[in-house]
Amino acid sequence: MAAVYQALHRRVSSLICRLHSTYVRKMRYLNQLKEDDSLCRQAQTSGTFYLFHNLSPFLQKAGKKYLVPQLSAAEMKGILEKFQEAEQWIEKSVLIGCSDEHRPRFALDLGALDKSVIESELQGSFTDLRKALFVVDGEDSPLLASAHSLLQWHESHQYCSRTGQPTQKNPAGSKRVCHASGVTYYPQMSPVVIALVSDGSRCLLARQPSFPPGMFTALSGFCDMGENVEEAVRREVAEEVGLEVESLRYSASQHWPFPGSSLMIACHALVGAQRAEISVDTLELEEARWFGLEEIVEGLKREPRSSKRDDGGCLPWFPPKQAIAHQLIQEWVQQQTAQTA
Ligand SMILES: NC(=O)C1=CN([C@@H]2O[C@H](COP(=O)(O)OP(=O)(O)OC[C@H]3O[C@@H](n4cnc5c(N)ncnc54)[C@H](O)[C@@H]3O)[C@@H](O)[C@H]2O)C=CC1
Ligand SMILES: [Mg+2]
Repeated sequence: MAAVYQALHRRVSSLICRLHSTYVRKMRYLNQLKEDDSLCRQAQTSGTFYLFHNLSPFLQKAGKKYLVPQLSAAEMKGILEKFQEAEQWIEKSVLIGCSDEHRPRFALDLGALDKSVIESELQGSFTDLRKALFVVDGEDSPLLASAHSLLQWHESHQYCSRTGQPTQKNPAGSKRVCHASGVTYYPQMSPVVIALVSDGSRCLLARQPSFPPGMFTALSGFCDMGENVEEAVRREVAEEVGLEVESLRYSASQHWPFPGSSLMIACHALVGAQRAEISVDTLELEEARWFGLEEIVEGLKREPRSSKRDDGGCLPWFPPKQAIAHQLIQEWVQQQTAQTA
């Protein structure tokens, strides 16, 4: 028995080791591409490309599914030749990852070219990011989101804020340099806290006037300069609904491409059941209220389309699984269900 266990243990360890080494090798290769410009230029000739047009990703429809095609360098050349454009377009691409076999992946925005020519040539369409993220496969949406954010950052950092001179990107797109001042700019994200507030038996969800009708989500807010996550959660909850957080627990984080590029830091926050009276900041929120377990479970089953009531109003529904708010709500349901079981 011990021998069987040992053999099994050896197999599992060697499998884990192999998995680790693939991952570690991949991360080191990507870092090399960011640091070594000539290696990255070479990689552009063997890599694959995700296309964007004015920050809208290119998708192809296959039956009911939406695919995110990766074009080879040769296919890219073919497309660019249609416009009699030189291959210098490839230089505008940014590195967004690589396959396990070290085939680099780039994203490229062809915003200056006629979109309908590319769409008919490649039989697909450039689709608004908000729609694209929710129709593509699970593993493609984070890739599209980060590619979009990186391309957007480059677009808005064309000039040095000190000298006003143009900045140059490195081939990987991991930085931009102003040669006049020597300043290096790196892509930035804004930290945002998102907190699912609970009083032990209910959770608090809110809506902003700009949300689609019926949609409620957890409270969120940008971190102020110098604030840590705990301080930002306590402040946002106090500002938006007038409650004092007693304790909080980190759950997970997510990159979020709207409105710019945010790092969403998701937490569960507890307030005292005796001090749970909400006073809503109506400048930011249209409504905030407590939801019981049953109402949350029903809301999770609902889709925007099925939320319409006969009187023209809407029943509550919650963000889809791609949003970290969904994960927080699901975790809260699991915790409540375990408590009441
Ligand atoms: N992935 C998810 O599940 C969710 C994501 N979110 C995202 O969280 C973000 C922040 O949520 P809000 O409640 O709107 O934030 P908020 O409560 O901080 O209010 C937004 C206001 O903060 C100010 N602000 C401060 N720093 C800013 C910055 N770096 N960029 C833009 N505005 C800044 C602006 O005046 C803005 O109008 C939203 O952009 C939203 O897309 C929100 C809920 C769920
Ligand atoms: Mg907010």
